Amino acid sequence: MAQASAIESEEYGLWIDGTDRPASGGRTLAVENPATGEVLTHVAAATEADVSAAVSVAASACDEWAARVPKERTRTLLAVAEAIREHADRLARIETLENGKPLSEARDQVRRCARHFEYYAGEADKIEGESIPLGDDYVDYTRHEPLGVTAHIVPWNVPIYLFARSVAPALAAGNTAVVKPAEETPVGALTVARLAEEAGLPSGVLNVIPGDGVEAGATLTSHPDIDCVTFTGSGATGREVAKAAVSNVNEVHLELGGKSPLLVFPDADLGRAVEETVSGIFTNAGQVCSASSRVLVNEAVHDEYVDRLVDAVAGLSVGPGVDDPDVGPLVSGEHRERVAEYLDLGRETVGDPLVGGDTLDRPGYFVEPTVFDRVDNDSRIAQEEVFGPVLTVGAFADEAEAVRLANDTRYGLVAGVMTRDVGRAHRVARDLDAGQIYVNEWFAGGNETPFGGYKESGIGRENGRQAIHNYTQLKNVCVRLD
Ligand SMILES: NC(=O)C1=CN([C@@H]2O[C@H](COP(=O)(O)OP(=O)(O)OC[C@H]3O[C@@H](n4cnc5c(N)ncnc54)[C@H](OP(=O)(O)O)[C@@H]3O)[C@@H](O)[C@H]2O)C=CC1
Ligand SMILES: CCCCCC/C=C/C(=O)O
Repeated sequence: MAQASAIESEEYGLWIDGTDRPASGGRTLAVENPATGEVLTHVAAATEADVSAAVSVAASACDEWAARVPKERTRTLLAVAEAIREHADRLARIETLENGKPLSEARDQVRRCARHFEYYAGEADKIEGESIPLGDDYVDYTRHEPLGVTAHIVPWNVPIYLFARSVAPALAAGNTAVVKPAEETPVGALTVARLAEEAGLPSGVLNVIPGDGVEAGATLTSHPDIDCVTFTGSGATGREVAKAAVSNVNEVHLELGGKSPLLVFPDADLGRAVEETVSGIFTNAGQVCSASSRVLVNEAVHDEYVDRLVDAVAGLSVGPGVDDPDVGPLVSGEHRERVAEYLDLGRETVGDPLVGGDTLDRPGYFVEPTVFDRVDNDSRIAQEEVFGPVLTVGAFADEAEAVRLANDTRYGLVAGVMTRDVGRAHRVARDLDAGQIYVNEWFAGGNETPFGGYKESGIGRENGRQAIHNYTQLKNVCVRLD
C-alpha cells in the first residue's frame, strides 16, 4: 500500500502553464502496473488542441526565461535537482510501479535525473561565445542563443532519467519545453514537472502532455511553432519524427537503440566479463538502448565463459520491482508478446537456449533471462533489437574477426571490450564503429560523457558539455569600427 501511494491520484491531467488540466477531448489513458497487470491510475490524453495550447504557452514563456541572467537559471535548475533528491524515494517508487524495474535500479535512475539537472545548471552560465580576429578595423564575436520551444518525445524504458536527459540542457540554454512521455509511463514526468514548478521554475517553461504517439506525439513533432525535436525510441518512429522535423526545417536529435557487441578476449578477467555481461543485458530486463545484447567471445575461452555465464543467469531472481529482484517484468503485455516472438525465432533458428527461453505463467509481464549460444551473427536474433532479457553469444577466432563481426550491424550505439591488454583495448576501441566504447565495464561513463549513435543508432549526442549546443543556435556579430 505504501508503494502504491507513490501514485498519488486516481487521475492525472495535462501539465500546462503550471496547472493540471483535463484533456479537451475528455479522453484518458490507463497506466498499468506491469508486475500485476492492474491499473494504477489514468492520465489525460492530449488532443491536437491541447498540444497547440502547450506549444503556445511554451512560446509565450520563452522571452522571459531566455532573458534571465544565466546564473539565475543555474540557481533555479539547482533547486529543481534538490527537489528531485528530496522526493527521490517517491519518484523511484513511481518508476518501479509504472515501468516495472527493480527499486534499486529506479533509485539509480532518479539519482541520474537529479544529477542531470545539477550538471546542466552548471553549464547555464558557461555558454560562451568566441571572439574572431578580423584585424583592427573590426570586432567580431559569436553568441549561442536559445532555439525557442523544444519538443521532447520520451520512451517508457528509463522514463525519469530520459526526461531529464534532454529537458535539463534545453532549459539550461534558455529554451522552454513541451514533453510527450510514453503512454505506459507518464506519471514520473508529470511528477518531476510539478516538483520543478514548486522549486521555482516559472509556469509555462516546462509543460508535459501525456497522450498517444500517433495523436499527441505526431502533432507535437510536426507543430509549426516548435524549434527542435529530441526523440528517443524505435528506428521506425524516429524516422517519422525526423521527416516532420526536417519538413519544418527544425533541428532533430535522435537516439534509436542498438544491438551492442561485448567482445571477450582470451586475456580478459572472465569473472568480471560475466558480471558485466549480466548487468549489461539484464538491467531493466534488457529494455535499454545500450544493452550488451550481443556477446562475441574468443574460441579459446568460449566454453569456460559460457559455463560461468549460465551459472550466473540461472541464479538471477525474477519478480515484481517493488521486491527489488535482479530482473523485473517487461513494461507491457504487448511488449512481452514482441519479445516472445524473438524467443520463438531463436528456438527455430538457433535451437534451445542454454538457460531461460520462456514467459512466466503468472500475473504481470515476466520473461525468463535467456541466453542463446553459437548464434550466427547474420541471424535475425543477432541483428535485430529484441529489447528484452535475451542475450546472443557468438564466437571469434582473432582480433580482426572480433572487430569485423562487432561492426557487422546497422547499429552503432555502444560497444564493449573485455581485455587486460592496454594496447588491444585502445586498438579495438579505435576500430569499433560505435559512439561510446566501454573497456572492462559495461554502462561506464554517465551524465558527463557524450552518448549517441553511429549509423542507424541516431543523430547527435546527449550528455556531456557539448549537448547544451543541441539547444542553442549560433549567431555571428561583425562590427566595423570606423
Ligand atoms: N530507448 C530506446 O532506444 C527505446 C527503444 N524502443 C524500441 O522500440 C520498440 C517499440 O517500442 P515503442 O514504445 O512502440 O517505441 P516508439 O518509438 O514508437 O515510442 C517511443 C516514443 O515515441 C512516441 N511516438 C509514437 N509514435 C509517434 C509519432 N508518430 N510521432 C511522435 N511520437 C511518437 C511514443 O508514444 P506512445 O507512448 O504513445 O507510443 C513514445 O513516447 C521497442 O521494442 C524497442 O526496440 C522503445 C523505447 C525506447
Ligand atoms: C542502466 C540504464 C542506463 C541508461 C542509459 C541510457 C539509456 C538510454 C536508452 O535506453 O535510451
